[in-house]
Amino acid sequence: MGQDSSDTTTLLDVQHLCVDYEAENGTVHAVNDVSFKLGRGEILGLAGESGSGKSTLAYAVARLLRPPAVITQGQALYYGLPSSERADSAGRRRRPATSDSTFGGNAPLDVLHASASQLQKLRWSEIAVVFQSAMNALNPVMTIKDQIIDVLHTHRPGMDRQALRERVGELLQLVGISPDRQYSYPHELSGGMRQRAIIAIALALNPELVILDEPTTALDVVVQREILTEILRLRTQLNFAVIFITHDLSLLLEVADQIAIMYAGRIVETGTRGDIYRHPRHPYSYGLLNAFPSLVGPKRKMYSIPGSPPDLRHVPSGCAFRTRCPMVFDACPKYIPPLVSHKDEQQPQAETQEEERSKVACHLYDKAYREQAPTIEEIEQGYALVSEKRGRRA
Ligand SMILES: Nc1ncnc2c1ncn2[C@@H]1O[C@H](COP(=O)(O)OP(=O)(O)OP(=O)(O)O)[C@@H](O)[C@H]1O
Repeated sequence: MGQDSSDTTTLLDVQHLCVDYEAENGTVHAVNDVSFKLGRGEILGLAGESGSGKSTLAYAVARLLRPPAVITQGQALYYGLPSSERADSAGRRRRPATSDSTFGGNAPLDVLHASASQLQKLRWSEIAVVFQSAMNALNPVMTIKDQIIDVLHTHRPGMDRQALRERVGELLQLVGISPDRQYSYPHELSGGMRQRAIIAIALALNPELVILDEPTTALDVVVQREILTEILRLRTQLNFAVIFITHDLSLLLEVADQIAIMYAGRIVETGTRGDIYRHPRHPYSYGLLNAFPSLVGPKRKMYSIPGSPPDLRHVPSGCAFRTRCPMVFDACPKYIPPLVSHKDEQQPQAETQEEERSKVACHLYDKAYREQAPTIEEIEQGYALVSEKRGRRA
């Protein structure tokens, strides 16, 4: 995130994306005016409670949404590289050759308005998605090898048997599955191995962007860590970008370069992981950060966020978080706070790029309402007070 769209390092530039679900009992505004940039090879973590619109946002970008979902606004500019310049599975840049007409060059592709044939070229080859509980979605009657070959065969029909066999071997080695396991059926593999197999399939065509939707949630903590380490290693080796979706912000503090926090379909804060763990600005980010025990970052008292997320058919006016916010004040219902750079009072000389990466959507940071931005201690006190009141009522 955070690069100029003319910058060659930008891979994806999403602007003003809105997605609704036209449900029978009303329109669900699942994604509202979301904008962000993702750099080549960067890991963007999307965090937020269940129902905040994370998956809808990511699937919109991959154009995988089905009715009743409707993309009502926005663009998602994809700046792919010509295939000749992409890294191969050993992480080497290929020699420049003839340029690809769909991706690369100067003109980006607006994924939200791409044709069926452009989308076919885009999926798997450019953008691969590992769905929530994907490891249970492996075909139970096909071996791992055949499932990888299936993807390769569909998208690279020209590959001969020898090339297919070599690529399967390469991919399995890449994700740490021993060659003899390629003949296994999914039920013969552990959860961690199945997840590795899914990652091998996602990487089969050397994509530039991998979307991982809660990739480790179903795994135990030790395996979760192994898979995360693996993803980081692969990213370093192959330089693909990642959109990593999770409700567990503390996980993102370990893997993401950039973090975007979603609430009720909007991004309410973005920042580098260092920025978010050292100083979450939005009271919601603070609550989310302290709702999970974390191995990294400063030790803070844990408070749960009071209440539950709103029904996205009837979101509160103004700031949607105000009904749960311990810092709520009279400006909050007036209008939706825009997502804007906040000036770091401790680092007035902060670089422009850093400033652009760190944004918050909260009236507390609007000089029209408050001279001074709230300190982290004030936000903590706010939560302590709410928690004390709840304790007294119980
Ligand atoms: N097919 C659908 N029809 C109607 N509403 C839907 C549909 N799919 C999702 N929604 C609603 O859209 C909103 C956003 O859902 P989404 O799955 O994107 O959130 P999320 O943050 O990814 O949640 P989770 O972590 O639980 O997957 C939720 O209110 C959800 O109920």
